[in-house]
Amino acid sequence: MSTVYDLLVIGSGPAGQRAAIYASKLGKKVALVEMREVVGGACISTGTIPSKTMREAVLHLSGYNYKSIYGMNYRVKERITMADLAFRVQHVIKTEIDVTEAQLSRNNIEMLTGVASFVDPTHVKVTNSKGSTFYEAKNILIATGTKPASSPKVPINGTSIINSDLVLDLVNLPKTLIVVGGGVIGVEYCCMFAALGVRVTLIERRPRLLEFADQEIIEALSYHLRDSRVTMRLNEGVDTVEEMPDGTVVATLESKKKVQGDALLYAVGRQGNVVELNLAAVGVEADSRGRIPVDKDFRTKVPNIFAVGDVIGFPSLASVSMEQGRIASARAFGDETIISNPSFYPYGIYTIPEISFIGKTEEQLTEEDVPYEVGVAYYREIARGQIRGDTTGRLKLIFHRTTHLILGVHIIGEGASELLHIGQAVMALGGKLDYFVETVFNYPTLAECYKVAAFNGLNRVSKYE
Ligand SMILES: Cc1cc2nc3c(=O)[nH]c(=O)nc-3n(C[C@H](O)[C@H](O)[C@H](O)COP(=O)(O)OP(=O)(O)OC[C@H]3O[C@@H](n4cnc5c(N)ncnc54)[C@H](O)[C@@H]3O)c2cc1C
Ligand SMILES: NC(=O)c1ccc[n+]([C@@H]2O[C@H](COP(=O)([O-])OP(=O)(O)OC[C@H]3O[C@@H](n4cnc5c(N)ncnc54)[C@H](O)[C@@H]3O)[C@@H](O)[C@H]2O)c1
Repeated sequence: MSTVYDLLVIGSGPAGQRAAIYASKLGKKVALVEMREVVGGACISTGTIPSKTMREAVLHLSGYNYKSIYGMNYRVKERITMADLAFRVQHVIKTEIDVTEAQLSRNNIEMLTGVASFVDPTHVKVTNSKGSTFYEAKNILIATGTKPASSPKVPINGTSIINSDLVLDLVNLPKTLIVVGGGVIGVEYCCMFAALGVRVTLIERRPRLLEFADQEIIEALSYHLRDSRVTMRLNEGVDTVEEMPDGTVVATLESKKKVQGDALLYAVGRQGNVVELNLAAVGVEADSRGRIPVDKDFRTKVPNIFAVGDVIGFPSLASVSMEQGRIASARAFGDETIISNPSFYPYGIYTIPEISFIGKTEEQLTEEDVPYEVGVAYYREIARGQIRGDTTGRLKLIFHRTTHLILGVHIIGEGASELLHIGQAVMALGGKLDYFVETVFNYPTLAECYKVAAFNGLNRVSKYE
């Protein structure tokens, strides 16, 4: 126990990586502890990267984006297997791990492999197959992420009853799939399997899917889900799940109805990875979902211990986790200059079609009595929409009726999560609707939607306002 680190980071996901690299750039001595064999966290191993790669493989192999041009029977591969999907995913995971390892090593971050647990506020024990080693650090940052929530009434078996960590363990593509949970994970996987021709039943306890998104956009998504033969059971909770002797799965709903399928994906939320940390040794307490409370600088109630990323809860995004890591690291070393405005954090939901948004929804603005107007552009009116074969997408600008400041941008359709960043930049720089009217965009591009939506919005506002 000779070295005293300036910062010891627990967890090598996006939050931990950014924190470690930022501290190293400040010239600090940094160690990063990871209990998995590889770096990258849930983000690279089981979450963001595998799910987004699988989606890309599904879109390509199923020919989904070109069916409106070449006909509903168009596909790149006739019989798509789970092995086809896993092939692409494993390649991207491996590359991302290599890139991350190289980046950490370039920044002189010392990698420690094992499970970290607190001894006291400046000492951590790291345990692996060789035994336990003790480390001392002036600051400690918890970035341990989450794992899928489980229930004793839902026996995950890795073959027919799975969670989001186990999707690629499915040996065969099921003919029918039950998805429990209409949150981001449930809806994203629901869309992927539906695009592969699997008959999906989506069960969500709340009356709406993705309640934090704009209602009109979710209505458009629901139309697509029904069009892909998804059966939606809203206002219905799953009580128990059973594997049947014939290998099928039966979910019993709280309303006593039964739903049968070849497989079931249980995606009802996530639980913070805090059990191994021995938080009691430092007097920090997590809540029942394993979330650690922090202040605006991501400091726990112990001044030299910080927590960032999914383990602190909402919004639980890779993008935001990275930013939290960077800010916490800066604060640990007294740097107050880094500021970040959560009002301009975007959402990218990789459903099929994709959804992306920033700022307020119409429902929120109505609730807050803000006088707003909307301008909408439909991809089918834009040349690039026709060329790409996406004639159902739309972009909605929400702006203040009198000041014309942009209050929100909501997009559903091909490329939504990239396209959103134009609106994000304009919003963050205090831009108005007029920017889009006065700016010349490349033609033909989807970006043209901003101009069309701006004209549409202006036409709806009386010139006497
Ligand atoms: C299916 C799925 C799809 C997603 N898609 C998106 C998306 O499209 N866009 C997006 O922005 N976000 C997405 N997310 C969320 C994103 O993956 C998380 O927000 C992000 O991974 C959180 O980063 P993190 O660093 O907080 O934690 P993690 O990535 O979970 O990393 C935590 C690490 O800590 C390690 N660890 C835990 N406890 C200990 C311990 N005691 N000792 C040592 N190591 C420990 C773990 O092994 C893990 O490697 C998705 C998540 C899932 C599950
Ligand atoms: N594109 C992205 O940014 C992306 C993608 C995937 C995941 N994520 C992150 O991962 C996190 C976890 O996602 P999630 O979808 O697992 O959790 P979630 O909490 O967002 O959604 C879970 C849903 O399951 C429902 N539910 C709970 N118990 C139920 C039951 N018994 N029967 C029926 N429905 C039930 C809840 O009402 C809720 O809507 C999210 O917070 C999200 O930020 C982000």
